[in-house]
Amino acid sequence: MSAPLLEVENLEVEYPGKGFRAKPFRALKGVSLDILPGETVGLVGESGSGKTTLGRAVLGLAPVTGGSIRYAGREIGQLHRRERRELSSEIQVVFQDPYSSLNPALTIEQILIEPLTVRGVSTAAAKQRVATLLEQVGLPVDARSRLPREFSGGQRQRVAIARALALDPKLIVCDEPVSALDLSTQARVLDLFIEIQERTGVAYLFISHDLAVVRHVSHRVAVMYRGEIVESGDGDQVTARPEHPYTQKLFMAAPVPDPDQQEERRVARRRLMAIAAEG
Ligand SMILES: Nc1ncnc2c1ncn2[C@@H]1O[C@H](COP(=O)(O)OP(=O)(O)OP(=O)(O)O)[C@@H](O)[C@H]1O
Repeated sequence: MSAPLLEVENLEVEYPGKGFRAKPFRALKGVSLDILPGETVGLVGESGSGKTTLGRAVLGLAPVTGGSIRYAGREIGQLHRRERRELSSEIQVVFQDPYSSLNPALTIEQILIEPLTVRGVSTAAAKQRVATLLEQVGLPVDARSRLPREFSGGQRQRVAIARALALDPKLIVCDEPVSALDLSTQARVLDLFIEIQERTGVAYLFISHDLAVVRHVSHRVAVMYRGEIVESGDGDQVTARPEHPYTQKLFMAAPVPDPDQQEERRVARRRLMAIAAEG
């Protein structure tokens, strides 16, 4: 079987102590998780359980003190500068808050062009790419000349998704990407994530405290509790037989998802595993 896109093994993250919390704080305690190409792994858990820390570690932004993170078979911590640069194109991020994650002084075009020109794409080619990106995320092409404040929360999140897609990433860390949106907008943006994945084959590490959201988009679900993954597997399997008391509590409180949708994601996951097995 070919290697997963991302392999996290026994990962430890420790934040240095400061202020009242003078002792170092172990935010991740031996976390292991892998993601296949084109797969969505949902990461769910209560506030403070370490979800964002894991996402940040994958992006190279957390103080890793042990374990390993391999991307396409290579240890992230051991990459040379040029390889790191390439990696920063392949792993992108969409944050929770579309209000603060977009520079209010830049037009949508400037926001989308920036990651491209920084990597040497000509301005003319980058402008062309902007039109494609806007279309991919369901925004009109004339959005390019407008400022973020002229858009709703859902539309801004579409801009943030377009920015993440600009460099054709293989993996996007989505950190609570719909929790700042109202319910109907959430559903449309979640469907956009799924549609983009079907079109581009991008994989997602999809972080949310909301189990219904995670189950809607994920092929597999991992449950975090106090810095550890306490359960993981097919969303339905984990739901049917939750073993950890925290998971039982979490699932009892969550709404039941659409069974057809769950079946679709299960079939898609089996397809991904078959492709990975063929190598
Ligand atoms: N920079 C930091 N310095 C010290 N402690 C931190 C830092 N960032 C996070 N923590 C602590 O690490 C733990 C995990 O935080 P993290 O943000 O990863 O959790 P989370 O599950 O994403 O929570 P939320 O859903 O509220 O964002 C928390 O106890 C948090 O206080």
